[in-house]
Amino acid sequence: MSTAFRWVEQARSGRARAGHLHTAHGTVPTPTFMPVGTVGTVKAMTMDAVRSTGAGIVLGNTYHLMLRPGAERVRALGGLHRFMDWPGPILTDSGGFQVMSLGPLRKLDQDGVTFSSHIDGSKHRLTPERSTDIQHALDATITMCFDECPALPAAPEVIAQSMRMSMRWAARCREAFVQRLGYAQYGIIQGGTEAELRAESVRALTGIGFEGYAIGGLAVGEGQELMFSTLDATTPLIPWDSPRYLMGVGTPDDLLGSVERGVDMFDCVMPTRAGRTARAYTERGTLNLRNARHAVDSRPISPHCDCLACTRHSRAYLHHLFRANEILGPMLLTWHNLAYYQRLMRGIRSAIVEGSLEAHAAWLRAQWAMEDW
Ligand SMILES: CNc1nc2c(CCNCc3ccccc3)c3nc(N)[nH]c(=O)c3cc2[nH]1
Ligand SMILES: [Zn+2]
Repeated sequence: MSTAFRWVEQARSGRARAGHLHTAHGTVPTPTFMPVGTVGTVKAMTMDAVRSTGAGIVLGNTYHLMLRPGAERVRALGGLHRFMDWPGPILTDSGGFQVMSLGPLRKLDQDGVTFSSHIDGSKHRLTPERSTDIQHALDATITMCFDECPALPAAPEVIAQSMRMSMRWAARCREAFVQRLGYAQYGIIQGGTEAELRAESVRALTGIGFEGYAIGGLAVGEGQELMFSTLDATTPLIPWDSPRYLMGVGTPDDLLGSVERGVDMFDCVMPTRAGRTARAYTERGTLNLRNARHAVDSRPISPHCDCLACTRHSRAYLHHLFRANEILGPMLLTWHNLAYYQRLMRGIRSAIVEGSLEAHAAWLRAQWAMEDW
């Protein structure tokens, strides 16, 4: 049954919301954490493993996929869903952020960005239209606007000029977007940590009209306090029935505080990157499993986890795998970390539905402050 793209509220607790995001590729409960699938794979995970952690939406990336294997090749092979064998919704970032943070030798102008591939040095150009066309070729369920994410700290005038350029680019992206039932395009709110500039950006984007709105320009070193104060100045201005996506965030504590401030969707490389560097997320903070203290610890990483690492193995085994540089180490620990992030989001979502978010948030924060078991 084909379904229009929309977010439907199920419950609320203050500014926090629980609901369902209906898309052409299925319905996802929110708040939701979206595993990052950079080059068409969630690193060290099969898509069945990603599904088993409870993930609903995964991320793809225009920058990486346009360089390799190329958007036209993915289109010819049936699109990113077929290519990755992921039937659920896929959100693709627009590439601007990755060019500015990854690509060597890039030149930004009012029309777009020219850069050299970090893979083979070949020349490429991204514009609002080209980024939108590439995401269409990938058959992304949710397409992101092509924007500029300015480095912080920066003078308000610099932030204002950058945001206004991104707003002009957003209008061009909307023009280039091919509307399809169950598909969406999100505008990206910019404006640094300046409340008035954030408000100007929300007005510009809601004036154009998008199916959802992302809060960009954060998680670039501003710190949690400034990130939260910027959310306080921004999310109340976004239409209540529009989904909100905070880009690149974050730690478990960031996720909880951002849900409390009206955010529904998140992506972050932390759980997957930590999984490859022997860092384990638990209900009581993180563990460095390379540490010698785990060498003879027969307990699971977490007693509350149903993942493969926690039901079948010990901390001592994970310690051994990382010490021996065995591939199974990153596989099992990435699985565990993603399972932890999904369990965290499910618990927060249930608390909103049951009207107990305040107590649940206090309990989570008390747990994170405790020593490891
Ligand atoms: C980590 N902090 C942070 N990340 C930000 C991103 C990228 C979000 N992650 C997307 C991704 C997709 C696939 C593979 C890897 C990453 C942004 N993207 C855009 N377009 N605009 C932003 O302002 C912006 C700000 C960010 N801050
Ligand atoms: Zn586990």
